[in-house]
Amino acid sequence: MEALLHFRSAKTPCYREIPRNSHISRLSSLSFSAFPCRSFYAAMKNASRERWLRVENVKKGIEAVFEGEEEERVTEEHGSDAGELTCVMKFGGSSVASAERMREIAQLILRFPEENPVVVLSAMGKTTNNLLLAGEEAVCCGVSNASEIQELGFIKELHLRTVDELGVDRSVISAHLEELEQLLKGIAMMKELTLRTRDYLVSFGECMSTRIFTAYLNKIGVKSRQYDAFDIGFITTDDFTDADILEATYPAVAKRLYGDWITDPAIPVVTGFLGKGWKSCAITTLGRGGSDLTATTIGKALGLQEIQVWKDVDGVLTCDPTIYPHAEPVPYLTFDEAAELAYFGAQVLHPQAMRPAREGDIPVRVKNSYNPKAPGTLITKTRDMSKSVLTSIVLKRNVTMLDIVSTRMLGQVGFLAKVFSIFEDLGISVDVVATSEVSISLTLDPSKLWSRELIQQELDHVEEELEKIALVNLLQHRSIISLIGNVQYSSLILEKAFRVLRTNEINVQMISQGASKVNISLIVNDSEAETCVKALHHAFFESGYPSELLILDSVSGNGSASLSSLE
Ligand SMILES: Nc1ncnc2c1ncn2[C@@H]1O[C@H](COP(=O)(O)OP(=O)(O)O)[C@@H](O)[C@H]1O
Ligand SMILES: N[C@@H](CC(=O)OP(=O)(O)O)C(=O)O
Repeated sequence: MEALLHFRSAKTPCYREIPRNSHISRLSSLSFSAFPCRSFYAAMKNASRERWLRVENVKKGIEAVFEGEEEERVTEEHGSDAGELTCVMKFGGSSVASAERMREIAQLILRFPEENPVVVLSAMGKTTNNLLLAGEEAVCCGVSNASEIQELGFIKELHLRTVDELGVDRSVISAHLEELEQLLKGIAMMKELTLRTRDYLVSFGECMSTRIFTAYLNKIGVKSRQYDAFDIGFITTDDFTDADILEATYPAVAKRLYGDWITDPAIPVVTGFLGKGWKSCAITTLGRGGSDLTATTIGKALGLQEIQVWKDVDGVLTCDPTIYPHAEPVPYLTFDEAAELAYFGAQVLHPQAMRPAREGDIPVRVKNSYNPKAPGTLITKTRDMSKSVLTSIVLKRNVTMLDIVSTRMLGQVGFLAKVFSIFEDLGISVDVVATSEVSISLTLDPSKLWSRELIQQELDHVEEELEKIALVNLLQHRSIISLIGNVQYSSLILEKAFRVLRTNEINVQMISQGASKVNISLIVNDSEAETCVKALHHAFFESGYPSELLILDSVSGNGSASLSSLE
């Protein structure tokens, strides 16, 4: 078997090998994610004429070689002269909340003429919430009242006003508004709102915002093209309201976006948050805030240089600014830190969004669309952690905690396995765990319970199953406080944290420093959680000195870390 095809990118080394007699259909099934795409597509186009060829883009340190009896060189001038797609720019709901905001982000895109971005948009402002409320109202309002649902009125008013203010034709969204009204009547008639219908319903938000923005860009002379993610290869599981992106998405999305870009370059404007279930072929959504994941998926699929997520804050902050307004931007994060932060409740990023970026090794920049000059947060694979102690404090409220004590003797084999198999059978994920030989304390992922709206029944069921093998104590209304940082300094972090908690008379009910090297989790009562976060933030980030440097000084000064530097 002879290696015939090599794709190599300086940024993401990646080789694919195929035997000499392979056909082009084998090539098209390869993953595109790490490939230099324009060259690759040039290769594909020529190769589909059944010829061997050689493709190079040496200037950028990227090379694709597909050798054979005949050789042809494809260089830059064979492509369009529009340049290559360079980055993803994702704008969340707050960044596209009005005509004025849409104008601002269009200017922001124009400000970087050397960039050819793929734009990903969320629904305008609070549209997703309003669509969900409208759906719930439709279930009980009766068909004849469906057109009068208040939230439907808000949605129509906002979108039509935006279209008018931007001076684009109402026809870009009129069919969607009509279909939305029909859908609400259908829900009213059926008197039920299934998860599948719910996803279809909320999809109107992103479908309309992207159409309006594309029309506006074209109106001001920026050639752009609208895409519905579910039509361009975003293939997901069929878990409505919380679908996962499947691997097939990457080549499909790359093929479609690059194919169009090469034949007729226009800035792609893609709906965030949406996908298509692989079995049902119905519209799915990626979980609330899922447009971040759309952006990183496109970044990986196209092997772009950077993924920018534009928010309404100056980047990822040292804690949630709605809990504590003195939160400060964090300049650098690793993918692991950002993922942990998102998973443990920081609303600023979707919990799954870091995965494609990490896999494709593509930097993610969190920026403020209200304040573009602010440097934001740069998230990369690694960063200099030597001076870093604590990066951010995250609060996850309303968590359920379980204390499970084995009813059998010490050292019983398989106790942990039995406990976890019960959670697996019930499809409930566990967040934080602490174990001893005969007992386990753990917290349950609240989002999994909420999304199924079965909180009490689920919990009763869990308790019932566990009580077959253990004594169970269920404790509700707890909070997880996650200290994201450099766990190499865990003793210092913990000593300082516990000092703060003791001063505030807060009792920690469980602590976990798991396999993750970036997170220490503390469980406290919900009622004490905010006070706790404020006190910890004050101690770690506002004590007058950058605690990180003081630690280093004290460690290097006399060889033993002194806590006085953290006080
Ligand atoms: N650690 C944090 N850093 C920054 N923002 C946070 C953090 N924790 C929670 N947030 C909240 O996340 C919001 C930004 O995320 P989001 O609303 O999803 O933006 P968008 O809708 O523009 O994508 C902020 O307004 C802030 O209230
Ligand atoms: N519109 C969806 C998806 C999304 O990502 O929104 P945002 O970027 O505004 O968080 C939601 O509200 O969940």
